[in-house]
Amino acid sequence: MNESVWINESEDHQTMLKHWQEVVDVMAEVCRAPAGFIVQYTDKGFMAIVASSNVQNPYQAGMVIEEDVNIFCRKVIHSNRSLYVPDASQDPVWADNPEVLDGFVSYLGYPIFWPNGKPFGSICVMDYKVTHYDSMYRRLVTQFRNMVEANLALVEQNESLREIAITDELTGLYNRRGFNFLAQRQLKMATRMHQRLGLLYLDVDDLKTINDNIGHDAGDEAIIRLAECLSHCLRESDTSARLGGDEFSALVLLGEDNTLKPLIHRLEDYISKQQLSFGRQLSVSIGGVVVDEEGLDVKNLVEKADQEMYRVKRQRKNHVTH
Ligand SMILES: Nc1nc2c(ncn2[C@@H]2O[C@H](COP(=O)(O)OP(=O)(O)OP(=O)(O)O)[C@@H](O)[C@H]2O)c(=O)[nH]1
Repeated sequence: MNESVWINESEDHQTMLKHWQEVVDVMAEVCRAPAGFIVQYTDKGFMAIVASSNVQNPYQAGMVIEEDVNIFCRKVIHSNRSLYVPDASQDPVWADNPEVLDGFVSYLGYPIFWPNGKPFGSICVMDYKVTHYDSMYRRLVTQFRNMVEANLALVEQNESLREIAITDELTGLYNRRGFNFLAQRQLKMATRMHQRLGLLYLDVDDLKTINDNIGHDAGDEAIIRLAECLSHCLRESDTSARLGGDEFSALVLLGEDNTLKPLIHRLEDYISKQQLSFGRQLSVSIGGVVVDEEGLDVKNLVEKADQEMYRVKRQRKNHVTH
């Protein structure tokens, strides 16, 4: 979970935000408060992620307040502690608080934390009149806070499960499932932006021999090293993956000349310098196809690049044996 991103920016969280809206509306109603909020804090400041929908609430969801503005929630988030101000007019500390200048007098708020303990933001109610909340109100807001934190834990869990589902454990690159999904998305975007792409297919040479003669760990080392070569030679915006076994693919943005040749040469050159710990040199066959207007299906492109790789491999093996 990227803690510097506003949580309402992701489509994935819309159901949870609807639930939070209910929570904030009920909380404001039970506390008979004209305004209730869930606020998120990032390096961009404070955002009212959810604002209670009562008509007396002057602040709307989505509003961002800068870091140095003396709002009540700032105090809660920076001190990591709850705050109850029954009557702000009695404390000069709040004299420049824009909420007080807008007529608010009372505030009750609790900090909300991410599962890793870092501050997420706060949950609060505000009133135009002096309040006398007893312990029941505080318990109620605390329970709502706990519920929001439980939701955040689920969000994190879902995101890490999704990450695991699309990642190859051995190399840390995308797996086939991740590649099919992300490369298809990249293809669509490139068409819209009139960018030219190419797809590479790479296969380690003689991995079976390495496994059989030196051992499975040696084979793993060759696979990991090829993944490192891809990460080194490709741009961050390119999508590379281990499709399975010793087979890799990458969808890459083409240079001005619209060919894959310079990249394939760069990769071959870099790979040929990779000495493996068991005294062998890494050897990889690479095939590539340039994406044309019709070739917008990832599986189809992978198949074509695989055939091209196979042709290259045969040529290399013939070259070695003759
Ligand atoms: N060490 C290791 N081996 C794997 C892994 N996944 C698949 N393999 C092995 O990699 C080998 C791939 O063999 P092939 O692609 O058929 O052939 P090759 O020996 O690489 O020969 P060429 O591709 O013709 O150069 C098989 O023996 C698989 O069992 C893995 O994660 N680790």
